[in-house]
Amino acid sequence: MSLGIRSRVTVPLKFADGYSTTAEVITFDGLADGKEHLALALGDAFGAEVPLVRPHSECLTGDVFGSERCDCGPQLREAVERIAGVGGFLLYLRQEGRGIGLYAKLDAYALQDLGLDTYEANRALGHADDERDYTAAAQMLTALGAGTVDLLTNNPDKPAQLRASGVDVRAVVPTQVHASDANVRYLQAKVSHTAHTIALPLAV
Ligand SMILES: Nc1nc2c(ncn2[C@@H]2O[C@H](COP(=O)(O)OP(=O)(O)OP(=O)(O)O)[C@@H](O)[C@H]2O)c(=O)[nH]1
Ligand SMILES: [Zn+2]
Repeated sequence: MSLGIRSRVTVPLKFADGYSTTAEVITFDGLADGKEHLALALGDAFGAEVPLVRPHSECLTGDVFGSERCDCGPQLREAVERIAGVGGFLLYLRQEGRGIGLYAKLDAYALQDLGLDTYEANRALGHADDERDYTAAAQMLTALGAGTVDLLTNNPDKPAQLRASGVDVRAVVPTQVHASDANVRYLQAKVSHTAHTIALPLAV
C-alpha cells in the first residue's frame, strides 16, 4: 500500500489540570512497520513554516495511568501545549517499552526492583537497550508534508535516526525535566547510557 494519509478527524482534548485544545488526529496508510501510529496536528500545524514535532513513544503506564516510574505523562502533557502554541505535530508512536512491548517492560520493571538499571534489565531479558526504529516516524512526516522540522526531545537517537531517513531537522529543542523521587534513577540511567540531554538536579 502506498504511503499517505488515511483519515483525519478533529478531537477536542481536555486534560486533568483543565488545559484544553483541539487536535486533528491523523492516521496513515503504508507505514513501514504496519503499526497504528498516530499524528496529532496541533495549533496551525500545516501553516507553520517549520513545525515543532515531538516523536513520543507509547507508555501505557505513564501516559494513561500517571505512573511516576518514568517522565512520559508530564512530557506528553508538556508537548501538547508547546506544540499547540507554535503549530506542529505530536507523533504518538506505538513503541511501548522502547520497542519491547508492555509485558516485557513490566518484566523489566520487576528486575529494576531487584537492583538492575533500565538498560541492564532489558539485556537480562534478551533485548537490546533500545529497539526503537523511527522509519515510520519519518514516513509520517513525509505524508504530512513536513520535510523540515524542529524536534522536541532530549534523546539524541531521535534526530540521528530521522536525519538518516531524510528528515531535515533544523533544531533540537529540549523538553523540561520532570524529575521525582520515583523516576530519578531512571533519568540518570538515560543520561549516562544514551547521552540524553537532561540537566538533573544534583540531589533529588
Ligand atoms: N524497556 C523499558 N522501557 C521503558 C522503561 N521506562 C520507560 N520505558 C519506555 O521508554 C519510552 C520512553 O519514551 P520517550 O518518552 O520517547 O523518551 P526518550 O526516548 O527518553 O526520549 P525523550 O523523552 O524524547 O527525550 C516509552 O516507550 C516507555 O514505555 C523501562 O524501564 N524499560
Ligand atoms: Zn513512561
